[in-house]
Amino acid sequence: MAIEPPFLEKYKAIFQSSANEKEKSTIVDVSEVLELPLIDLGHLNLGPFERQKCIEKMARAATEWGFFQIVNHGIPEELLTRLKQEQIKVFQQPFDKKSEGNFLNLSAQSYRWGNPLATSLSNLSWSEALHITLKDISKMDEYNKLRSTIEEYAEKANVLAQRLAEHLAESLGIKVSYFGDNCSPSSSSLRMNRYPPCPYSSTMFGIIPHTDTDFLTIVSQDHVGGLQLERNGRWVSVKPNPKALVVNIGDFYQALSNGVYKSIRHRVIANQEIERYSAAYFYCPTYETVIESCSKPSLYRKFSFKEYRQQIQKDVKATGDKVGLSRFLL
Ligand SMILES: O=C(O)CCC(=O)C(=O)O
Ligand SMILES: [Fe+2]
Repeated sequence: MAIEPPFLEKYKAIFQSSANEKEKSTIVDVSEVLELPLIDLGHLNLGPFERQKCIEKMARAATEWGFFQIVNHGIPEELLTRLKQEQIKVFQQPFDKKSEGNFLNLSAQSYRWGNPLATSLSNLSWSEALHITLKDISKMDEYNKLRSTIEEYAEKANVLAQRLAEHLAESLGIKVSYFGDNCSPSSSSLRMNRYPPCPYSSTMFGIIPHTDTDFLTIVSQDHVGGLQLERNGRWVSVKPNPKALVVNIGDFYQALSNGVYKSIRHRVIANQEIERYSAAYFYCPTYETVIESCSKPSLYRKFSFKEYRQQIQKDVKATGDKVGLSRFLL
């Protein structure tokens, strides 16, 4: 049975429309490949001077890039390999099973593919994903190896995300307990992405340009590459480093830091021949948490995660895309 989602059938009208021939070339190939600033978290344990230097480097990357990569992060390589293996196994299941509604006993929206609201190539994502809100994990079959691997990973990713968020907060005067008070392992989510080869075009989005709705995201990716980010008004490709984890600032940290840390638009370009896997851990607060700038005058009015999510849902319905933080500008 076929594992691939029926992209070409479902989005036939979009692919056939001749106007899109022009549009096809608007998703330009980006030739500039950059390495993200590399932060060795091992330096946090080399004494106060090295620790300070490491934290400053992280804060600078969050300010100037909104992105960095980390090594010596405390998540065992063996666990990352196991997560990838389980991820491959789950996506290799027949499409009919994955799209059945209660796949793995998770909610109907957990398995996603393409973009149900796509109207043109520019808002169509050539990928499938399993987006798991971690409070739902207990619904999965207890003896499922995917579940136990995700549980193990989520626990470690939560510790790492909190550590990173707290280090980044040091220079901003945010209370040390802020993240521990407002985020818990079950308020975050894990999105496992699979980007199937895209025979249609060499310049198709795997994920359309977006910012992340969270404080920060930890991404583990393989060697294939395709992640791009906006830097100084241009799109640049990120050189993949399977030995490191990618960290990016999300909308909530941009709001909390009053615009000091940047939630940068990023996207993934599909590959014509090779499939790609990534897993994104979104470090989020509980829905009731109110996010307010840490300094004055505030760029953004305060909002709760719940309110932010509702606004996104409204905007996605109306425009096919989230508007995001600019909705909350003062
Ligand atoms: O696949 C990647 O490298 C990035 C994924 C991503 O941006 C997301 O899931 O929000
Ligand atoms: Fe993202």
